[in-house]
Amino acid sequence: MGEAAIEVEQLSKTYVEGMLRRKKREALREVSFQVERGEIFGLLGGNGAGKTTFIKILLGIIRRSQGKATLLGYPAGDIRGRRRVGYLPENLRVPRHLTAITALEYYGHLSNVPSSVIRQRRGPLLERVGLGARANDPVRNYSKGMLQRLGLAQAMLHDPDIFILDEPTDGLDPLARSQVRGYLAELKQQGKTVFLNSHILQEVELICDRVAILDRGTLRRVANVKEITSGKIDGLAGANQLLEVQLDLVGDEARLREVLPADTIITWQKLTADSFRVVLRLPDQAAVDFFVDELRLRGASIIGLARRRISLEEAYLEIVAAESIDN
Ligand SMILES: Nc1ncnc2c1ncn2[C@@H]1O[C@H](COP(=O)(O)OP(=O)(O)OP(=O)(O)O)[C@@H](O)[C@H]1O
Repeated sequence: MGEAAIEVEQLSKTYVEGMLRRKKREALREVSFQVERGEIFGLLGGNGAGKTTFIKILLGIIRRSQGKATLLGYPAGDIRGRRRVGYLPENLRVPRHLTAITALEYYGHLSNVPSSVIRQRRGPLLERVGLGARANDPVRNYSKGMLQRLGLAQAMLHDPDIFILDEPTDGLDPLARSQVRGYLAELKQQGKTVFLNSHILQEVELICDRVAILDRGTLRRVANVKEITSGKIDGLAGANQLLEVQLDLVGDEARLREVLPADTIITWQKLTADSFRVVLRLPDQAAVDFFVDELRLRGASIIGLARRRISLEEAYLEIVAAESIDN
């Protein structure tokens, strides 16, 4: 015990294509970070960022080129770590003739779960993921959401310690997504670790404790989601752009506008003839204090002031864009 759930150090993967004219593609470049036990951790990145490559290395499906990767303290691919993982691949292809019940038998046997344990667990598990009533229907009649829930059930069947989920809510409707979030929160409550890979950032923001941002194979940042969305991230070129403040003001519009530089105003909404809701983007708290004082001097009443949260998506775009410019 005591080891991180996942640990990678200077992890690199270069794919080599072609037999004769060998072309190299660097999918991961010296990536280092840790996922602690009991957290819900998201790996973010655009198309081709290296997310699937990362997961495949952890599971021992492909080999790393360089660096270190461990799962629950065991080298990636080691059966002792692998056995304690519940894996949901991006598009789980369940043989169409199976039912949820027989599919769990099939996957259970693939993971060496004893038949008696499968029989004991499959009913309650299918109830838990909301498939109890359809447990004996062939999966060819299942919707995408039902298949995804069956995928989660198969990942949970052997009661693993860590879940590795490739796009767990992709293609699901809002209700199904919120149900999946509920299952993941329950797993966390039971002390399990969840590592998921996604490009649906609104979803990640609601589920994850921390995220790592991969950009074309390079790790850009590892951060706590709450810190990102409250603008508390340091060392980032665009970070000082992240403080947004919403002010509800009463006063003379022309006089108030004179105080505020046009490039700080994101929205200016007229509520009544002399009251306004204004969203400003400011460098820091000192600037907020400065403009509040200036507005007061111009006769404004400030009837509301709130720091607006930044979405993970906005922060992600800033991080990826800012660091692309740096490089
Ligand atoms: N078997 C392979 N042979 C050669 N190149 C590959 C192979 N698999 C992936 N790549 C390349 O490695 C890079 C990372 O791919 P990967 O599938 O890991 O990205 P991803 O972040 O999962 O992308 P997506 O979100 O689009 O699924 C891409 O440039 C991809 O073309």
